[in-house]
Amino acid sequence: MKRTMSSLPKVYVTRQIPPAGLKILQESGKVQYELWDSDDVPVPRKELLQKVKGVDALLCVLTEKIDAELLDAAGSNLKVVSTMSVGFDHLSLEELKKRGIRVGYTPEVLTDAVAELTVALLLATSRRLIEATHEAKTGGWGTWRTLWLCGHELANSTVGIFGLGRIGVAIAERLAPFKVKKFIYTDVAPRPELASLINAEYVSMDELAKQSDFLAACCALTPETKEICNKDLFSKMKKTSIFINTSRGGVVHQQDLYDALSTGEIAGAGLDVTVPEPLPTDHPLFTLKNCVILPHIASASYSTRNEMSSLAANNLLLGLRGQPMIKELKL
Ligand SMILES: O=C(O)[C@H](O)CO
Repeated sequence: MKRTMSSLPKVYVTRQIPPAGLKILQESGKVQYELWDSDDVPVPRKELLQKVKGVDALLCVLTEKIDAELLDAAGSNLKVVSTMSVGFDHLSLEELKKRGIRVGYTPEVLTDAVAELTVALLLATSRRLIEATHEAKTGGWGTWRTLWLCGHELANSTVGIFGLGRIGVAIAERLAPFKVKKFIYTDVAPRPELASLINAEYVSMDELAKQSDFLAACCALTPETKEICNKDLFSKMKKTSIFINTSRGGVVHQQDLYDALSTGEIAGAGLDVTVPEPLPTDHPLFTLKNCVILPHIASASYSTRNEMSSLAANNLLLGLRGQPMIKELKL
């Protein structure tokens, strides 16, 4: 039986996502969708709570909190939530599970982009690139000086990865040609298959802090990792070490990081993620020369964002058809 447009499953898309994903939804002919038609402003919560009423599926991004309130507002038709992100800390998994709602997400397609940006951020921080361009532009560039704008180099260094997954491996693979001496990592348990790809040694959190010249947080934000990068960790790090975070701002205790950076307990930090986002422009972290802050752009390449958008759309369509998604969270 041919279905009329109005009998097709209803989808709400919470953002103007990259065109590849919208094309998939459109051309499927299997759904009718409504879209919050802006990429610059997230859909206001009140509007979102209205728009989700009665929908069969939701395609969201990481700025939308998918919690009990929202799921109640959506009602019992909602069968699928597909997020255009690898991170899922904005989703209340327990509430979704309770309601039997299936969840799609977008791992792997962004691994290369995130790893690439992490390396860029690490180098920008350790070799003080932002300070350097500022000095060059604003008259600070006097004569060539012997110790001016010196930083820390990767050659012969120990790189520590906190939370070894696909992204941590991809970062280490990119850093290895810089003549890193040793990779170490910590996680809830050793991950020998992944570690063997980059010849990384499993160490305790304490050892990770003590040995790392560069420490990259690559873990998911969970109740266990919330603010785990705090004064306890920073106080054990070397004064010369660089801390990098491209995972979630919530894994860092920001006041402790500010204290560690401003007192010289560690040499520098590069952050692609903060709490909140956007970080207010008058936040103390912005006053520090040794802190490089990016506006959550690790996966922001045209090709990756389109792949994420396509994967989110395909996950949603498969979920609605009752088929296995390409990337589905096991709840
Ligand atoms: O979770 C994610 O997907 C990233 O933080 C944004 O791409």
